[in-house]
Amino acid sequence: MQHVAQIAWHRAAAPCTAPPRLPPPPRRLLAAPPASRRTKWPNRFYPRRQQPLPEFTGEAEEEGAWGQPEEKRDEMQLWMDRLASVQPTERSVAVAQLLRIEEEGAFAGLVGGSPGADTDEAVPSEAEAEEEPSPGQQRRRQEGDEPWGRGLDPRNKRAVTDLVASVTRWRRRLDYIIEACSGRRMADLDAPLRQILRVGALELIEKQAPSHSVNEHVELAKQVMHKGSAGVANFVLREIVRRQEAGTLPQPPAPTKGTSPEEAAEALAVGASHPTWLVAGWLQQYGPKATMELLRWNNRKPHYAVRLAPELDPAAVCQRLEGMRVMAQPSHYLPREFITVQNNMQALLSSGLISSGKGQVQVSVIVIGSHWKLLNDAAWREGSREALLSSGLISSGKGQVQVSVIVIGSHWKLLNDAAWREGSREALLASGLISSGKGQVQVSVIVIGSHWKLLNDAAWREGSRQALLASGLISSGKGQVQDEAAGLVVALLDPQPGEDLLDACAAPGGKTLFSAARMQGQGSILALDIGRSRLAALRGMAARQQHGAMVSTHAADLRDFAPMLAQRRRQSAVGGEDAQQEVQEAQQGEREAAEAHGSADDQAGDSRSKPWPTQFDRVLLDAPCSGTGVLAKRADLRWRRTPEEVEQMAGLQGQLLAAAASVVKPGGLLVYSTCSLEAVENQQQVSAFLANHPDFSVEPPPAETGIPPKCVSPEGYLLMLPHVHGTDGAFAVRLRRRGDSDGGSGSVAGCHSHALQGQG
Ligand SMILES: C[S@@+](CC[C@H](N)C(=O)[O-])C[C@H]1O[C@@H](n2cnc3c(N)ncnc32)[C@H](O)[C@@H]1O
Repeated sequence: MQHVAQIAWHRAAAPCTAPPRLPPPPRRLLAAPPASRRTKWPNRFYPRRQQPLPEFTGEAEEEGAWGQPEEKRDEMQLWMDRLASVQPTERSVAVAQLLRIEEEGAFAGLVGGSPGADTDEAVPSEAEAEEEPSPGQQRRRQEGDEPWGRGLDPRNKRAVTDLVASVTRWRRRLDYIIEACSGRRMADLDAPLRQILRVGALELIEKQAPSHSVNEHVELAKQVMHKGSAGVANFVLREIVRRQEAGTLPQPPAPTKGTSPEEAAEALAVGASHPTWLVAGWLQQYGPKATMELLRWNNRKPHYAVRLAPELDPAAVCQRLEGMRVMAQPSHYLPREFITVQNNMQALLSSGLISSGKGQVQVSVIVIGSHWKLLNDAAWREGSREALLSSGLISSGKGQVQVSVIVIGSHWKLLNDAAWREGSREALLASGLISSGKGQVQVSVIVIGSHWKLLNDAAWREGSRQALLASGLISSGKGQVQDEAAGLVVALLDPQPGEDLLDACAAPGGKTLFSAARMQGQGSILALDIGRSRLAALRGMAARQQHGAMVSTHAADLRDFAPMLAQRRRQSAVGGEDAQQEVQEAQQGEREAAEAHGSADDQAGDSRSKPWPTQFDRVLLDAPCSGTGVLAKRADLRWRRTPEEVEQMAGLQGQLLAAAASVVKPGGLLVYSTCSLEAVENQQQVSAFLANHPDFSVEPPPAETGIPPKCVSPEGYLLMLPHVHGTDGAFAVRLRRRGDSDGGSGSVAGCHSHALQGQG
C-alpha cells in the first residue's frame, strides 16, 4: 500500500459522502453459539483489554493467558472449522491466518509456517526473539492440525503470507477506509467478515485488483458465514471500488498548523497504520520529520542481513548468491562478518546457507578428493556418480561433494572425514537410523561460482535450479539471519578470546553465537534464559556452528540466578559450602535436562562440567523489550503492544539490569541492549541505573570496537534508528564497573527481594 502511505501525508481529507444505507445486519453464523456466548472477544485494536494485566515476566504468553473466555474460544473454533471446510484459496487461507493473529495473538512470522515459510515476509530472525509460538500453536503444528493451506502450491503460499503481512501492517488504515465507506464500526462486525473486508480492501486499493474480484470475497463470506454477511461484503467492497474510481477514497485528515498534538498524532497514526500512543510518543521523542520517516520505514517490506561463519568471505558469498539471483552485498557496518540481502531472501534461505535451527537437525560431511562415497543408493544406481565425475565439476574445483544426513527426532550422529574412512558408513547403516525412518541420507553438490548441479535424483534429472532452491538440501549452517544492529551490539560488547562471558537473556542465541565466533573457541559463554525450550534450540545451533564446547546453557530467571551466584561468592569467601552445593546441583540438573534432549546437547556440555564463574569479565543483558525497533519485520507487533506493557517491561528491565550488574567482575563490562526505540526502556533505564550504581559509568565505544561514529549518540550510546541507519532499531550501552571495588554493586537485593528471601 505504498501509494496509500504517500497520499496519507499530503492529501487533505477527501469529501466523504453520507454513509449509504446498508443491508440489514447479518444473521449470525448458522451454527452460532447461544446468545449468552456471543460477546465479542477482545479486539487488539479497538477496545483495550478489560482485565488487569498479569505480571509481566518476559516469558512467552500462554494461550489464553490474557483471559480469552472459553466461549469465545468456542466461537473462534467454529469460524476456523468453517474456514477449514471450504476449498482452500489464497484468500480463505489468509483470512484464517489473520483471524489467528488478531484473535489468538499468533504472530505474523509464524502463521505462515515459518521458519522457512516461503516468503521474505516470514524470515526467522531475532525480530522473533521476544516470543515463541503459544503452546496451542506449537501443539497444532506438531499435530499437523493447521488445515488451511493444504493443497496450495508454494507460489500461492507465498502470496498468502504476503497478503497476511500487508493486511496486518495496514490494518488500521484499511479499517478507517472500510468504516468510512460502510458507516459501521469494524468492532461490530463478525470476526471473519472483518478479515474478508480487509483482504478485499487491500487487494482493491494496493494491488489494483479488478472490480470483479469482489465476487470472490463475497462468495467466501457466503460459504463461511451466510448470505447477510455476503451482502455486507458486496456492498462495502463495491463502495470502495466506486469511491476509488471517483477519486474520493476516504483519507484521514492531514495535520495542519492549527491541529493539536493529539489530533496530529491520531491523523499520522491512522494514515500510516500505527497505534496512536506509539506515534504520540515518537513525535515527542524524535519530532515530526523523523517520526514520519520511521513510520514509512515500518511499512516497507523488510530487508535482511546474514552473519556468516568466520571462514566465509562475504564478497565471495555475495558473488555466489548472484548466481541464485539473490542480490547481496557485504554489510556497511560489519563488512567482514555480515552481508545484507536486498531481494530474494527466500532463495537464500532455501539454499541451505542458513540453518534456522528451529527445524530438523542436519549434519553434513564434506568429503573432498578421493575419500568420498555416495550414500544415496538411488542416485548411485542411476549413474549420477559417473555423470558427476564426467562433468568435470569436481576436478575443476568448482564443486564439492557433500554428503548430508538429516536426522528427524533427537538421535543423530556426526560423520566426519576420518570417521568416514574408518567405516562410519557401515556404523551408520548398522545403527538402524536410516532403516527406522529417523534418518534420511541425502547427497548433494555445492558448487562455487555460477555453475552448479545437484546429485539428488529428482533434481538431477530435472537439472533444475528451482529444485535446488526448493530442496533445502544443501544446508551448511554457515549463515545465520541476524540484523546488523544486533551484530553491532556484539561489536560493542567486544568479547575477547579467553574471557568468561555471561549472556544473561540469551535465547534464541543470535548474539551468543556471534560472540562465540568472535572469541574463536577460547573462553566460556554461559547462555542464560528463562525460556528452557529456546535454550535447547540454542544448544543445537551452537553445536552446528562448532561452538558447542564453549557455550553452556542454563534455564533460570536472572533475578534468581544472580543472587545465587552472589551468595555463593560470599559464602566461599568465608568458607561456606551450602551455596556452592546449590550451584553444583543446579548445574547437574541442567546437564540432566540437556542429556534428556539427546546427544546433540552433549556437544554443548563440555564446559558445564566445570563450575560456573561467580563473576564474569563481560555480561550482556539483551533485555526483553517492546520491540518497537523491529516493527518493519514484525507486522503484528504494533497492534500487540500497549503502553501498559511498555511500562511493565521497563520495570522488569530495571530489575534485570541490577541483577546483571551484580555478577560483573570489578573492572569488567556490562552491556545493556534492547531492540526498542522507547526512551523509557533505553536512556531512562541507564540514568536510573547509574543513579543506583555509582561503581558503574558509561564507556563510549572504544575505537577497537569498530563502531562507526554515526551509530553513536552524544551520550556515548549505540543508537540504531531504522529510518537513519537502514537497520533494525537498537539501543546499547557499555557500562564499565570500577576496578577498585570488590563487592557486588549492592542494589540487586532491592530489585528482586523475593529471590533473596527465597535463598534464605
Ligand atoms: C531480546 S530477547 C534475547 C535475544 C537474544 N539475546 C538474541 O540475540 O538472540 C530477550 C530474552 O530474555 C528472556 N528473559 C525474559 N525475562 C527473563 C528473566 N527474568 N531472566 C532471564 N531471561 C529472561 C526471554 O526469554 C528472551 O529470550
